Amino acid sequence: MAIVSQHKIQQQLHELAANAARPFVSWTEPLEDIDPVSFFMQGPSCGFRERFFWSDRSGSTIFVGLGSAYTIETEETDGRFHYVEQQRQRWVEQIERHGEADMPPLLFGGFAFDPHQPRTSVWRGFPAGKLIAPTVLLSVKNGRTLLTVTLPTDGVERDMERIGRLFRRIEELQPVSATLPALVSDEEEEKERWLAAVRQAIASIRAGRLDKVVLARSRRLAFTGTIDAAAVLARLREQQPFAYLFAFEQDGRCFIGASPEQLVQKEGEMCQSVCLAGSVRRGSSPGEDEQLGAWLQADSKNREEHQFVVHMIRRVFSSVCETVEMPTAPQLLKLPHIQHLCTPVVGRGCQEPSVLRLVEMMHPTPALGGTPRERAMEAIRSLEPLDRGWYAAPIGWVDADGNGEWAVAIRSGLLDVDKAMLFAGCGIVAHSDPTSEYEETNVKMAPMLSSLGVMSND
Ligand SMILES: C=C(O[C@H]1C=CC=C(C(=O)O)[C@@H]1O)C(=O)O
Repeated sequence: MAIVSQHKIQQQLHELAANAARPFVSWTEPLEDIDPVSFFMQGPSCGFRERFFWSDRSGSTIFVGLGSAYTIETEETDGRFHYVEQQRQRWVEQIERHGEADMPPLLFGGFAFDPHQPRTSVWRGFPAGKLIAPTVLLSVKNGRTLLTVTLPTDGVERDMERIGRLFRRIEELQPVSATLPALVSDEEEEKERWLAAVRQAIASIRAGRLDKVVLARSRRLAFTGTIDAAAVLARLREQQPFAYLFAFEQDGRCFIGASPEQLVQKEGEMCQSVCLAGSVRRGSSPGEDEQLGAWLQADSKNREEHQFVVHMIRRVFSSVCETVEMPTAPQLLKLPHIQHLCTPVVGRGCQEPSVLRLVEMMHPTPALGGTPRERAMEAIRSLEPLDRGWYAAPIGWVDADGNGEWAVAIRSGLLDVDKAMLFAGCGIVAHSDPTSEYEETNVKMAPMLSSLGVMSND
């Protein structure tokens, strides 16, 4: 049996486009279960220059997009979220939905961490904000798989050839190859320089200029051949089961990661977030692991670091929700390489109509920037020898109703043909120890290193 009725979809789209009253049409059709990473893998060879992958923490909501039917892009600084939200509303008015129309049109994308920071060539193609409505979207939600094709009514024919190629491929999807090229060089940005930046940050905090700042560093790897983003994604999926998996690729450059950190989710009048800050490695035995966890929960430096995030998120939620629920003490979130202090937050009666507005209010939380926010951003600009680009920034999706889910793009890296640049940061407070913070960044890079087939050497 054909997995997807190629002929039917193509015929429907032709007919719909001919009679459409709006500039875009979409057709949604149920699909048999297929491997979403294998689907993602088909993008480049079928001629799609853009592709994305999203899986939530439970793995029950997955979106894979190939190509771009509509792109919202901005280099604005202060007005970028507002601009993107306005364009989202315009997009919704331009599209006619058909087939299983319960699938609202979806935009996926991300934002730069700090649009005021000058962009280097490393992040070419990743502007201050960019959201894509894909030409072909695979969505898995509540155990149901759907395929949506979206096309401009005046250009249906243009995309048909590659859509046809994709349909033929998904009839007999090949499993994702686990082969990765070998590492040829591993260059971390100067350790001494980073440690000096952390010392300076601690001095500023002790002098009372700010309370907390998150400082990040990078590591550049080179390989013997092209890194296959689908293979990396398949390994992340296997190795990081409770993380948000994300990938955003254009013209062969792919920002990819497995983040444990939700920024915000909105579904109707309910919104959720997670305060995540304060970390320690996993133990090498159950006994040591438990001891480390108990130490983390009691450690005043980590509790302080965590508390700044709790205050800020509670303040934002309280300003837009009728009720806010959160536990009084942080819980432990145990991930394969690291454990974190974690406080989940639920808001009800949310007055904001779009998740993008919540993203704007939340970013950057003190888990990624610091506190007070503006002073921390200034400290990052002056102390951190790095172009963060989309690292530590919001990544996620929004639908036609303004609902959506966004993660913070940490535990991530940028793949560029045979090179990878990995990122990790740490919250610095008055009693931080620079060497331990450095070691913590190594632990935070371990998931990406492992997914690239490079063992972490800490
Ligand atoms: C900035 C990162 O982690 C943040 C999230 C959780 C715990 C953190 C910490 O304990 O420092 C960081 O705030 C990163 O992984 O690059």
